[in-house]
Amino acid sequence: MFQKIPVTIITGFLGAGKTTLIRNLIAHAGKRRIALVINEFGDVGVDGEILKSCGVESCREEDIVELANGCLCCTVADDFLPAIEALLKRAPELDHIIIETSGLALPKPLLKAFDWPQVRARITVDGVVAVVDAAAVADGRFVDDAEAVAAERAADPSVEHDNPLEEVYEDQLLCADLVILNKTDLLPSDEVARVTGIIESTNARVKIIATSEGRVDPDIALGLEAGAENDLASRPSHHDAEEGHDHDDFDTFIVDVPPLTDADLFVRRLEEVAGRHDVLRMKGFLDVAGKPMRLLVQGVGARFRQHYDRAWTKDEPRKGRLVVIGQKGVDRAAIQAALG
Ligand SMILES: Nc1nc2c(ncn2[C@@H]2O[C@H](COP(=O)(O)OP(=O)(O)OP(=O)(O)O)[C@@H](O)[C@H]2O)c(=O)[nH]1
Repeated sequence: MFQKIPVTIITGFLGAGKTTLIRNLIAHAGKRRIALVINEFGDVGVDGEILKSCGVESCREEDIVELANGCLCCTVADDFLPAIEALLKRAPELDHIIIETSGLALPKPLLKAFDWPQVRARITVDGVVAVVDAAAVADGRFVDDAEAVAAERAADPSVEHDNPLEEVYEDQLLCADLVILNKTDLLPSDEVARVTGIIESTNARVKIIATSEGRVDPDIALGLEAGAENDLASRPSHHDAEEGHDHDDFDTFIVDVPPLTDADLFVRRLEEVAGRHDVLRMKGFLDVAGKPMRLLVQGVGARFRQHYDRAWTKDEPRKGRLVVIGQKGVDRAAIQAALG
């Protein structure tokens, strides 16, 4: 019988660990041939680079599609459907497709695309997997300020939240079949239990797996058999009444960073700047003077990690560039002045 190709949609807020999870899944995928569709903000393309460098047999470089422009959920018809159709034509023998959405994307508009006749004949959504940063939830990153909501609601009764992060995060959770509660290494175990309870209070039907570094068995994460495209009604969204959504709540920009003489000192400055300006996400590649390799730097809030990922190639300029994402109004000029 003709088998539909299963698709897994990986959602989750900025920096929750989506790329880390996917790296793990493809590394342990065995004989499955997997294609990846990756969508991220900014044109620095960090996720694509990380995933292409895996070099595992189950995921070939030609089966990785990068959709760099903005937000997948807003460009479903223009970018996403043609990309999926091209992928199916090029590699009809695929066993699985994994889609990594950007951290600000709402999964439901994307899920809806799988209900379109030309797509649903060929593929089925095995499941929507939401990756959650356990430490960010424990810190109250996605919680409304009750007083602020009450004040706003007095002026406008339709107001639901005062925290734009919460809307995105909740939409992602409410659409999920499985939550990967990641970064549990950063919390004591009683905190992990508390965070699990917080997630259940948003979505009581979802299965939750607590882990760190995205370590999850691919047989579980890629074998949910949810047929999610047939089950849109049980996945409520704050944006159900709208056609897509805007990103007015967030600002994204790129900082060009001159060559560095002391990389550790610069990362300490990044931590300080991210904390002071409440930056949500920073990532990119840096040029460290005298080093043949480029430095891959990743920040989630004020927590940073960095490593030299590969040598600069002859045909690429040694240019330090960082994508910065913050809430609307983040002080771009001050951040640029501090880092540029
Ligand atoms: N401490 C800790 N850090 C983690 C864990 N998982 C991922 N990270 C780090 O968190 C940062 C972000 O991880 P990514 O996998 O790039 O997150 P993402 O969700 O793909 O990020 P965006 O695509 O930018 O939204 C990286 O520096 C990871 O190494 C974890 O379990 N514990």
